[in-house]
Amino acid sequence: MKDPQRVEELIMSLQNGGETKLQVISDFDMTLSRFGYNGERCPTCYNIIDNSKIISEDCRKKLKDLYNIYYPLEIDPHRTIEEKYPLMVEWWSKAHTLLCEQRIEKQKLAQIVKEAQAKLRDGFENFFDTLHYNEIPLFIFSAGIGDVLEEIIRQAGVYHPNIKVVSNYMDFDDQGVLTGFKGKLIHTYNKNNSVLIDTEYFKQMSHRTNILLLGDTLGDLTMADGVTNLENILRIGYLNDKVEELMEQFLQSYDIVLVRDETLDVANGILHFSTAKN
Ligand SMILES: Nc1ccn([C@@H]2O[C@H](COP(=O)(O)O)[C@@H](O)[C@H]2O)c(=O)n1
Ligand SMILES: [Mg+2]
Repeated sequence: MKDPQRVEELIMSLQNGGETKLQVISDFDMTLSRFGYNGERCPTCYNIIDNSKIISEDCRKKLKDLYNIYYPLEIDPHRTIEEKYPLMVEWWSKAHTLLCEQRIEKQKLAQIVKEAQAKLRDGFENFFDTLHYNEIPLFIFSAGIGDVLEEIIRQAGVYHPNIKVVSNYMDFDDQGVLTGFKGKLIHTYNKNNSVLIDTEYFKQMSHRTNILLLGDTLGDLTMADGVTNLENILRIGYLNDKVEELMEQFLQSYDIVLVRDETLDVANGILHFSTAKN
């Protein structure tokens, strides 16, 4: 923490407001899901498809090549967000074009998620169940694939009705074959109001003026830009990769920075404290 006293004040404000004033806004890949497990990298929503047998070997290779080119650019500490923005549009657009050539069937998604090594962070049951029990809305704002992330959460048994997802959703034809992606493309650096323009979500949440925000990139910091009547926001950043290089930027922008922490323990602690009845 850059400013522990400020963090303490924010936590006290969240507790004073209680569960009725609180909402949680979270990224998905590498924030709710794990970055690593047993020394191996865990897959993102895209990687689950990239690594699967529902696409050809040639396509798998092309998607992996794209990942190896663009992921280092996504997290490059020496480039500005303005520089990264067009590169991310390029990455997502190229990947979508490749995926749409593969005649991916909707009904196969559940099986490939089941076979993948995607894992939610330790303590996820506690996190999702606490939010559900206290009727605190969880807004998952992801530049991943909505259909895949929903399936991961569903298979983990925690896809409760208090969850709203905004992400890149696949579009299928009458035969259930992938033809494109719905709506405005969401990438790491446009997770803000520009892609939420058609949703009424934050208007409906206008009485929930206290925010707990969870993210793993500097792009996740704008996820709460559309919140109306914001009073207090506590930002927790998961610093998973390029730790030394990104530490200073993370400390300047997130209130709490968790380094290579594969758990939701800190968020859970704050949630329990904020919802404890006085
Ligand atoms: N073709 C792609 C494009 C992006 N990614 C990764 O997905 C992450 C986005 O999901 P969030 O839930 O974190 O918003 C992003 O950080 C990219 O690294 C990918 O794996 N393949
Ligand atoms: Mg992420």
